[in-house]
Amino acid sequence: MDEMKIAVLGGDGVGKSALIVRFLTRRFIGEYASSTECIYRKCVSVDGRQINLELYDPCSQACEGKPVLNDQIHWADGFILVYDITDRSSFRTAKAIVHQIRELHRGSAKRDIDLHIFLVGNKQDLCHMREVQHEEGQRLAAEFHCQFYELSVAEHYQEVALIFSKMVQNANLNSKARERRRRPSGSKSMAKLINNVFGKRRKSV
Ligand SMILES: Nc1nc2c(ncn2[C@@H]2O[C@H](COP(=O)(O)OP(=O)(O)OP(=O)(O)O)[C@@H](O)[C@H]2O)c(=O)[nH]1
Repeated sequence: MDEMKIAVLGGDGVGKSALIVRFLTRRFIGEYASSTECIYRKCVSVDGRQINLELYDPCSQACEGKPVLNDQIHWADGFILVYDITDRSSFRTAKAIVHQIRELHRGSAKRDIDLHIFLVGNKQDLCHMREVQHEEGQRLAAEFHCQFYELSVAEHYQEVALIFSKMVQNANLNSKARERRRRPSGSKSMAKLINNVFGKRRKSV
């Protein structure tokens, strides 16, 4: 795998842009323009392999040519679904999106193992205003077979970086496993070849 496309999705104002910008620049910037959608690119090295990441940050405001969620879902190899722990409606939105992702991928070429979905509860620094309990996030993630993280993009750079590197690592491991499944090992294919040649010859003698 040389490239991976990650869509960062979720309700309005949950911190999608903040998460991406934090990962790319290590900085937390208070306000972000949300009237345009963006694809950011970054090259990362994972287990000695160079991977081109494309990170999709949707525009939440009504903007011209705004792609529908289905298009975003088909485009991406991995999803980071963000909700705001101080906003229950954003949790419901995340749940609806993860449900839609699973539905759209049911029976599609991308099998479950190839689908990477991380659920992220953001704004942990505002836990005095918490509306969504940590356990609720865990339960939702378990229900939809996602990985779960709760963090504050504002305060936790390391956790933000970990999320992206985990996702790329998982994808890398899966693609290696797929390659192994596709390509039989050298000794097996050699044995098959010898068997074909000598086995047939023995029969004809
Ligand atoms: N306290 C706190 N505020 C945060 C955190 N992350 C983001 N924010 C704030 O939440 C607001 C929305 O952040 P954005 O990154 O624009 O969120 P978004 O999901 O991209 O927003 P839209 O594109 O408008 O849907 C901004 O005021 C951010 O400063 C966090 O971890 N803690």
